Amino acid sequence: MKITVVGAGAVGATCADNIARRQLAQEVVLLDIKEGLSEGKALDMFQTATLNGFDTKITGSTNDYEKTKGSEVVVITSGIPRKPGMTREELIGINAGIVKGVAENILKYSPKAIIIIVSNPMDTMTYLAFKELGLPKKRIIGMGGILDSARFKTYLSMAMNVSPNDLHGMVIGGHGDTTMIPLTRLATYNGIPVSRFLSEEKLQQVAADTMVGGATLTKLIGTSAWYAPGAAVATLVESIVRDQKRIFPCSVYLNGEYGQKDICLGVPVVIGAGGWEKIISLRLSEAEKATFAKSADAVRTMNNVLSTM
Ligand SMILES: NC(=O)C1=CN([C@@H]2O[C@H](COP(=O)(O)OP(=O)(O)OC[C@H]3O[C@@H](n4cnc5c(N)ncnc54)[C@H](O)[C@@H]3O)[C@@H](O)[C@H]2O)C=CC1
Ligand SMILES: O=C([O-])CC(=O)C(=O)O
Repeated sequence: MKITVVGAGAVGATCADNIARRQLAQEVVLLDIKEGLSEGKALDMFQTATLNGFDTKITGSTNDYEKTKGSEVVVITSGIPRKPGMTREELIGINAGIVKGVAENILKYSPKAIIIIVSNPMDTMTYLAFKELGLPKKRIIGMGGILDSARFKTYLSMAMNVSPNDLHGMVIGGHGDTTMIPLTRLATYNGIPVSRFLSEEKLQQVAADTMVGGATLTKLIGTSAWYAPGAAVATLVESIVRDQKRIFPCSVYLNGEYGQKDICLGVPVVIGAGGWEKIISLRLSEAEKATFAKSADAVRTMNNVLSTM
């Protein structure tokens, strides 16, 4: 198993590190456009092999796609991150060109790869990759909902003062400050609805904190987050590599599901060796359906920007 991570910045390097520690591949290739960056980070990371107990080889590459040849999974994190006060959507002007160019190069050397898109605005970048590459839809997966759900469970655990590992909950819809939908109604504490433990007001606060989770970190750090994003990508990669058939909300191409067509948006999917294998249809309330439709409208507006570029 060979896995390529494009972009050796904060998210890409953390993702490669998590993949190596979990021994998900024989080789991880880290590629970046910046001279020496990926070689340096790959070597530094490989020097943790005897310390962290893995033997995955980590190779760096300055824009040499030959080294990525035959990758089975490719993660695209290349592009600029937002700064405090910005939205993810404002990154489209620069990141669309980067994602398009990278995805085309990847396809030349790894035509059978499952491609995971991380670069923001993620839902629109996933749509762009799907349209440009012409690959089967199940091999293009946008990562956002896993991270947002992890944040949702963290905020829930802080509000309830319980272990996040006993909490279940999902965030669907777009990966944007105003487009994500934390499904508070369906969240549980080991199967018991969290509404038994938190007031509606507290639950709404948890949902609001989750939605601006990325913006909160960007304000604190000065650039966007990487620990949870890198771990979230590795968890998605693990379900593919180990064919675990786990359910995660991911941005995938919808063709009528959830009442939407010709859009990539976050819905629960089964993740296995084939990529996203099946969309799980949730029984949403009328209010949740309306919020999902609104989220889709906002993402579609961003997608339409692509044709003006
Ligand atoms: N979907 C999600 O849940 C998340 C998405 N993101 C997004 O991921 C992206 C990366 O974030 P960071 O790693 O923090 O940024 P970063 O600036 O630390 O790293 C980005 C890297 O991409 C490289 N790069 C730029 N153009 C390239 C090209 N054409 N080919 C190869 N490499 C290229 C840069 O040299 C840089 O090293 C951003 O767009 C950010 O918004 C970040 C966190 C979560
Ligand atoms: O907030 C950002 O811009 C980066 C990101 O997508 C996240 O951390 O959720």
